[in-house]
Amino acid sequence: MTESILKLNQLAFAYSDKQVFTNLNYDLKKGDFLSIVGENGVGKTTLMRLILQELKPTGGTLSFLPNRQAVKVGYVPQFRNIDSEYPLSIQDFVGLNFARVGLPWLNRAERKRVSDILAETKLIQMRHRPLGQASGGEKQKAYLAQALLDQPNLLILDESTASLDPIAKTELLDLVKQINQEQQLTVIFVTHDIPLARRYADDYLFLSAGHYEAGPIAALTNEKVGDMDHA
Ligand SMILES: Nc1ncnc2c1ncn2[C@@H]1O[C@H](COP(=O)(O)OP(=O)(O)OP(=O)(O)O)[C@@H](O)[C@H]1O
Repeated sequence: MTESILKLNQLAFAYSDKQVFTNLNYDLKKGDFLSIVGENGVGKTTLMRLILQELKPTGGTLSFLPNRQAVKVGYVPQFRNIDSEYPLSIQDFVGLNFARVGLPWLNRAERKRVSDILAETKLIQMRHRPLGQASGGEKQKAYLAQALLDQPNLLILDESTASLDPIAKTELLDLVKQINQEQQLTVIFVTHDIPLARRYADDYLFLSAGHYEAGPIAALTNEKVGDMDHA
């Protein structure tokens, strides 16, 4: 049986007097590619912030398995345009996660890791290009590479493909899917894009005001997602 990596048990969260969700249960298995979908404001970002431990549950539990130390979380944010004058090269940007106060230079093993991850994310040819001058898709790949640098076993893509063109979306998700399959990287993909979720995810968690549903992605019917973009 596949091991669990994250369990939500009767999870509830409220911002002061605003209840976002209650009674949320989910068992995320190692190597799963889970898509979290739902209308604006249902609590997807809140759930990610709980997983990132920026927020604490107001009810129930969220547990990492077999223990907290065993689960390393990587995070790829929503696309934000970076100033074209941004001076760091793609390579230096990816290596930023290694930077330490007082010791900004990377050692040999760290340089090797940066170079391996640039190769894995297909950025090696353009590693010296200033990030500010990269395309939207390349910038997102650089965020992906940065998130993968520390070898997470749980990767969160938080609307990371929103506002990319269709080719860049596919390239990014093909890459993530390949790593998911080859290295058993567990992926949580938060998206409003139902066709993309259908194409890449194994399972879904659909949040909706006052309830949630989960299952294999093939069961995510258009009736369930209602007015969401399911063209
Ligand atoms: N810091 C906060 N204080 C109070 N309410 C908040 C705060 N952050 C979010 N909310 C509210 O909590 C609810 C859930 O917000 P959240 O951002 O998690 O939803 P979401 O599903 O990620 O939405 P979207 O798809 O628009 O990103 C919303 O009603 C939002 O207005």
